[in-house]
Amino acid sequence: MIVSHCAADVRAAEAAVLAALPDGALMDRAAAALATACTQELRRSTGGVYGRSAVLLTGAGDNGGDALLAGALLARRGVRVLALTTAERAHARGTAALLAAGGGVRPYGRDGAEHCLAADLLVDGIAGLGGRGGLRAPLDVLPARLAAAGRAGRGRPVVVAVDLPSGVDADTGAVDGPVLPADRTVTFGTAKPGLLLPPACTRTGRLDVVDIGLGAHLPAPAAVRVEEADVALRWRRPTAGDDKYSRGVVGVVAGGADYTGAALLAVEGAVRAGAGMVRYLGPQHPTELVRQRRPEVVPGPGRVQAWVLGPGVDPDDAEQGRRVREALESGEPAVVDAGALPALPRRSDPTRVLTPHAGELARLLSARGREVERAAVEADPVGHARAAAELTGATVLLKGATTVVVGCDGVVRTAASAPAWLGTAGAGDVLAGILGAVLAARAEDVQAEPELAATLAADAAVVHGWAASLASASGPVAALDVAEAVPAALTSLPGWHEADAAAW
Ligand SMILES: NC(=O)C1=CN([C@@H]2O[C@H](COP(=O)(O)OP(=O)(O)OC[C@H]3O[C@@H](n4cnc5c(N)ncnc54)[C@H](OP(=O)(O)O)[C@@H]3O)[C@@H](O)[C@H]2O)[C@@H](O)CC1
Ligand SMILES: Nc1ncnc2c1ncn2[C@@H]1O[C@H](COP(=O)(O)OP(=O)(O)O)[C@@H](O)[C@H]1O
Ligand SMILES: [K+]
Repeated sequence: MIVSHCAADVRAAEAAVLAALPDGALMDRAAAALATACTQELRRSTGGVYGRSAVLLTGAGDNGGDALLAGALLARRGVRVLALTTAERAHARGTAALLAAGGGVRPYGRDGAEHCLAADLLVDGIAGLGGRGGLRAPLDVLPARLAAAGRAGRGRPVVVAVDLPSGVDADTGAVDGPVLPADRTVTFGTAKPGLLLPPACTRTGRLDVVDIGLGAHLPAPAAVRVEEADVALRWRRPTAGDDKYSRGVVGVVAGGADYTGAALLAVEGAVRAGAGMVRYLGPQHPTELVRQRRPEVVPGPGRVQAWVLGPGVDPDDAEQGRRVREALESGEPAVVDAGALPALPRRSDPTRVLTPHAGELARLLSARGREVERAAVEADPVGHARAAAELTGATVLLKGATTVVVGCDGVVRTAASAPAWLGTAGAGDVLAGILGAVLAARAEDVQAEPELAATLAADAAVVHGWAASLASASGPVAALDVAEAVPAALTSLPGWHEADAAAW
């Protein structure tokens, strides 16, 4: 798991640590780690360090200071280092250190972009925690120049961002103007939400979180990226005392006369994620198709521990609509997807996990008086997911390249490792099924602790993405293949077998 904290929390922790340290000690720690990452990137992209060239873009603040101090360390390793200052002032101690190590310092002038493009390494120390808005002129054109020049090491320098890619909002991940995208970001003390949240998270590249001793002074995280190893520890495994009922029965109301495929995909997701039993509720045609593919599925109503409602359900289908409403009234935890979203009552609770994509979230918010377009949701996914969670009271899992989950504990959780191949028809139906199985397996815990639903939703999204990676093997993948890959995905989660042993 990668945890992140807002700028104000980082600054408060920094103040507490600084009080016990000599002047400059924290920046020296930061700069040393930054220099190490820079030498690794130089080696990776050019095959060596000595004699290579680096340009540092340095603003007036401590972000520029980190870059200058790291530049001094690089210069001492034989790198030709030139700092181009982007503000009237430059960090005094960092400037002195770089000059003493044989580097150069001058203002970013008309030939600034050419210097950047000609270097082997570009270090972005323009702005970090103190950044506001996108890059300003004349730096605003630099991202496009770099993008046009090619790939790192082949036409353009490798870009290492100091703390954050400049132009990214540290707290929200909003991108209000040009951003310098990084191949690698070296961030200090803890990650910042802007490094984990969409849309900014796609500009971060590889992320290093450097421990500079802030840990004991940091509060609960603002946003976390859930990783495969976290899920391996939490996934509920059956024990000798379990039976099919105690492992969780999932009730699926999906598909209809037209969208029969969604019924199959949601059911397959739930079965493959280890549900004790799956009940399918729907018209005769999809019921028959489900039984042909999965003979273990029980058709018709009965007791369930959690619901999967809505994949492929036409909101005008009165029969399926009735089943959705009855399930929503039953009080069991539920995944509320696609065609079930319009049936959601005005107020729910966090045991209901809504799983919209951006278009569905825009419709849900608009139907509740917050008129918004899909594009606006895509520009600020977390803000809109939060608004939906506040308006409905439910947990919201917003699907996308980075899936975000907002529950009732205020922490934003992300699942970010799915391959882009997963953006394929029916993939969301499979996710709904997986999440249904997870909620059913922990239904009592979710009822007792509704905030757990957000954790479980993020876990399901991580497994969904991991299964897609396995099934896709870097190539095209179909939704049903993703569902079929779930058992192999679970057993190949890093730490799955160790966690198994620990259960003894
Ligand atoms: N906290 C910690 O634990 C540690 C913190 N450390 C480091 O300190 C950094 C924070 O330093 P900081 O507070 O001095 O602010 P910083 O990010 O350098 O920015 C200020 C400058 O940026 C400018 N600027 C703003 N927006 C801009 C834009 N869009 N485009 C262009 N310029 C823009 C702004 O100009 P202004 O808005 O004032 O005109 C001002 O000149 C932090 O990120 C980390 O690297 C580590 O050393 C060790 C531990
Ligand atoms: N670019 C992408 N990278 C990774 N995952 C993606 C990408 N685009 C979409 N996805 C994932 O694919 C799934 C698509 O779901 P959804 O939009 O509901 O499709 P459907 O309704 O056809 O099932 C979601 O889990 C989403 O997170
Ligand atoms: K930066």
